[in-house]
Amino acid sequence: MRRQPTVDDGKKGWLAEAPIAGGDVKAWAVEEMWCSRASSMASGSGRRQNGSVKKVDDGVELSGAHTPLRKPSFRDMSSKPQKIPNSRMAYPNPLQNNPAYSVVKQYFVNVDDTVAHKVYFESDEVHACIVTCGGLCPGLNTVIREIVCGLYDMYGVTKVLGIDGGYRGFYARNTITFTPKSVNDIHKRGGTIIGTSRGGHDTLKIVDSIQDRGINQVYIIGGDGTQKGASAIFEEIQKRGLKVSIAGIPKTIDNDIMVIDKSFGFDTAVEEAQRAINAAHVEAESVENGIGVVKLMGRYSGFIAMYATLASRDVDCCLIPESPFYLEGKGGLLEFIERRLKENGHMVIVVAEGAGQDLIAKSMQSMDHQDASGNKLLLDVGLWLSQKIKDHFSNHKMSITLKYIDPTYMIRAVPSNASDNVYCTLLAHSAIHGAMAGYTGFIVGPVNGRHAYIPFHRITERCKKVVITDRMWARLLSSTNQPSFLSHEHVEDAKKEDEASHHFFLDAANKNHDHDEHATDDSRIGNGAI
Ligand SMILES: Nc1ncnc2c1ncn2[C@@H]1O[C@H](COP(=O)(O)OP(=O)(O)O)[C@@H](O)[C@H]1O
Ligand SMILES: O=P(O)(O)OC[C@H]1O[C@](O)(COP(=O)(O)O)[C@@H](O)[C@@H]1O
Ligand SMILES: [Mg+2]
Repeated sequence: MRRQPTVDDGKKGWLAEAPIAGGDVKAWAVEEMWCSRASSMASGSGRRQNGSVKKVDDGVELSGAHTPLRKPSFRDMSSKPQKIPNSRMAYPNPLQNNPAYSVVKQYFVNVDDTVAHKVYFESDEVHACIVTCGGLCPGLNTVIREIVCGLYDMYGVTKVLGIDGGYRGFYARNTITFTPKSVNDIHKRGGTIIGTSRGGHDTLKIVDSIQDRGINQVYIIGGDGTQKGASAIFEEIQKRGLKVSIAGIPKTIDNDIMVIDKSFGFDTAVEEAQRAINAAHVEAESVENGIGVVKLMGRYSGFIAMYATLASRDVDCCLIPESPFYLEGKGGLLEFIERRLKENGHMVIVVAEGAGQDLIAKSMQSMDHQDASGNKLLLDVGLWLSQKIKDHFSNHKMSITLKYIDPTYMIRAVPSNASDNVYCTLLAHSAIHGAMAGYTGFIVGPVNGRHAYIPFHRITERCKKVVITDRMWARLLSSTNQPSFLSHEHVEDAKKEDEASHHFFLDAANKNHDHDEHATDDSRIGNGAI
């Protein structure tokens, strides 16, 4: 049996990058070609900016010349894609006849690296379903649309179902039949046309439903919780020996999913947040001692608040969950507000919803409550902070006008912007090509700019956080001139946390590498069944 080319043949990495054309790992470069083609189409330019597609990539060049490499490179992550057991790529790949995948000379892609000749599923036998779980996020409908249209248009698949209302929809709700026509306009709407939910994950019932309905491709769109659920479904599918591909598309408005560069909807959220910050600024600067407080989403990770602050330049102080702060005394927030009002006559504070939860819990002696998925329910930091500021200035007989704006659900409910739409399309296509090729148990996403297939456990083990000892947060501090609030111990802890996160990947990579050393050729990728 011919050994299937492994990622080690071209570059070390996980899964070779998403084989856009479906199938052979040699097709990894084509995803890059398609990325650049899609984005150049979106920008109106006819060709790639960076010249040729490189065969070996450690991801370094994409992290910027002076930025230390924080993210694990492909070299750090030697893990293997899974394939449906005993899979044989037996069927001709319909993409071979698709003009979008013909080789265009200007992209410098070798013909051998383009469309795989065979795929795992025959178009007629595919019965796909799509489910969305967890909180809303701009772009959900775009991903749904592109999965449906991609399956129809690229692979000639005509059986695609929507599962109504999240995981519990598999066993407790109806399904919706999708066609390209029925999803044609949905990307212009916020939310998800198939609904979503928290809780209700019952692995056995879900897999029973998949089996009973004869579904063989499951596209699961959701955040960290959803992907843990997807992983459990995948395990059960393996246990039952079903020939079903489970593909995850990571969703999180908070951008807190590990490993991938950025989650869809995040750009849109940062953009939409500008409207609220602008309003807070207008209100604040129109009155004497005006203070605008804007709450943004970010349960454990303050990415939206950080990027929205950096983008706006009207923000005087940004508070995020990763960076503890305090109110009273020297170097505290209240002292800073007083100083800023004296200097400028107004100020704007952006606060991520997960910031200061320990302070609020202490002052309110609140109980821990959880949502249906087991996520901690947060106390309203915006309301709490606004009241604390009002009380402070009233005690100090200083008159202020404070306006509190909570745009969180308005931001989450908008349709995705143009760049997120293109990104959602790439994610959807990547998922489709992976599933058609017989990969399973993976999520899709760009890692250092290259679209990759990532095993579930890689992204569910940790949550991505703002690194407060890193440059981006330093840039924010220098743009707002806010106090850092941090003690020496805080900084040391943050450094340790960052190191731990970095080592997490290296350790995992070493373990996988040892394992690979002993692996047989057949077990390397997809059981070597080509
Ligand atoms: N550890 C887990 N194992 C299995 N299913 C889970 C797990 N955590 C969450 N889920 C399920 O995933 C879905 C969404 O999870 P949730 O945490 O609400 O949102 P998100 O996926 O956006 O993080 C819910 O249906 C929930 O029951
Ligand atoms: O009110 P809900 O639906 O629980 O949503 C609130 C949560 O949803 C989020 O927007 C996203 O969380 P998930 O990614 O876990 O869905 C959080 O920022 C926020 O805390
Ligand atoms: Mg979550």
